[in-house]
Amino acid sequence: MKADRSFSNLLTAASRGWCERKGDEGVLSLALPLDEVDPLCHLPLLADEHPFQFLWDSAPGLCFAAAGQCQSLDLAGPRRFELAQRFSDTTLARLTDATPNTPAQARAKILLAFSFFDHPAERQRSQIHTSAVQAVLPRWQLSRQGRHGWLRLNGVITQQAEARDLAEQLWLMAENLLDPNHNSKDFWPSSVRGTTALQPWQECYRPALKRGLDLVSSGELNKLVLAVRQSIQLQAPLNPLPVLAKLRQQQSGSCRFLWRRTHEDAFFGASPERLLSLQGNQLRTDALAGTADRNDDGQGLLRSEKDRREHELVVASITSQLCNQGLTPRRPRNPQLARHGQLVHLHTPITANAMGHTSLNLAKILHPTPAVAGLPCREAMAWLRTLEPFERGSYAAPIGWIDSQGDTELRVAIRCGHARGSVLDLTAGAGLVRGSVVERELQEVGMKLSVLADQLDLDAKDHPRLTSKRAIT
Ligand SMILES: C=C(O[C@@H]1C=C(C(=O)O)C=C[C@H]1O)C(=O)O
Repeated sequence: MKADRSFSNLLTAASRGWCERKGDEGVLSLALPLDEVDPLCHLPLLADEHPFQFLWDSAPGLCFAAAGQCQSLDLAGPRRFELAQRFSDTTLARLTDATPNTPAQARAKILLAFSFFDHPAERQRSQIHTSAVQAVLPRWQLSRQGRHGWLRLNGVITQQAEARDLAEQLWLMAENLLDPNHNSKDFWPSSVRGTTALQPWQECYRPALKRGLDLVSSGELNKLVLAVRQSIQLQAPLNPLPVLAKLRQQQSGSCRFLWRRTHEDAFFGASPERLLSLQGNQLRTDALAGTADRNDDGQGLLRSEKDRREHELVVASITSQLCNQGLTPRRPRNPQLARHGQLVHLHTPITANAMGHTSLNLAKILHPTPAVAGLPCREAMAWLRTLEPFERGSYAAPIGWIDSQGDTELRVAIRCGHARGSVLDLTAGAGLVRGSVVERELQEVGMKLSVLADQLDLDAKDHPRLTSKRAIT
């Protein structure tokens, strides 16, 4: 091991942490530099008793993997943002970081996954695990940014010997990760075989789209983002990591994410959309709405009156929500183009001074944006319950983390899939405004479903994109 990693320094830090611990059952947190890692490839080696796994891959920015649970929260209800913020604050306040001078990438983090609605629909309650928020302080954290990497271990300690034990576990894990014989990628299957789509998604989507269009044409709603689900039967339970590795190449500007609750239950995707970033008091959020495929060089999209109007609805709604909280948001006058694989979107970055608001208070204000729900929000949400015959679950909900300084990253979980055993549910939606055309929305949603479906070895007839050949403009 390199000189800057020293076991005796680690032991000294652990015993100092023991002396400085907060409370009888405090959490001790220890970190080691580990430049040689790629958290995406090494995640399988971070094995812990608890099956939980998390990945946040915005490489070439931060790539971060986590495994196991040291502390966690799982609840439903309308106060979920507030309670998750409280959990995060108290958990991080009880944590003694015995190696505190690490860079931001290596800070202890609370990981967060919300569901779209604050309660699952009545019809779904008994069928699948649905919580309105899950928050986790993981046991293991492995991060990389630029050329530098860090490994961190969080553990509850009640006796001095446990502090030493934690230091030993961290050291052994670092050696394990550096062992050249442990290249976890060797064990990844080269392709992911899918079989039949359980039901052609277009059949139930078309009538819902027509109803949605009636609502926006009559002026009852200004915008409605209707989603569809395609369920795919796989030949074997899905390992999401090879899919995420492919997405790293094909969706390089997106943030790839994974929330694996158990071995059988993995939610993952490649999100192009930031719900919020908070660094110190600097807030940034994205308005992303208006879509074309890569046949459009973007100029058609920039000229499209319908897309510009749809986009402006989202920008205006986000900025007015922030103004209502006393913030002063700044935005460029015109949208930019954001390319994500086969798709191009209209994009407006919005910034503000957060004026001391907590990140989850801001998330509560911003979620759901009209880019994934509609306008007016309350009415649109009620129509989504009526017109979408499935539970959105975590689709289009906030996912991300808060670190020990309060810095936060939350993405909108779109371009995603939820694997439960060998069934993979893909979900995608399209925004309807006055002037939308059903066939184009079908095409757009097919493209969005394809972000993940393209990574699977699907039979051609089941491929979401091969349903309509026309380009979307
Ligand atoms: C709803 C989705 O995407 C959202 C809707 C968009 C649109 O309607 O143009 C564009 C980007 C996203 O904000 C999705 O991918 O499922």
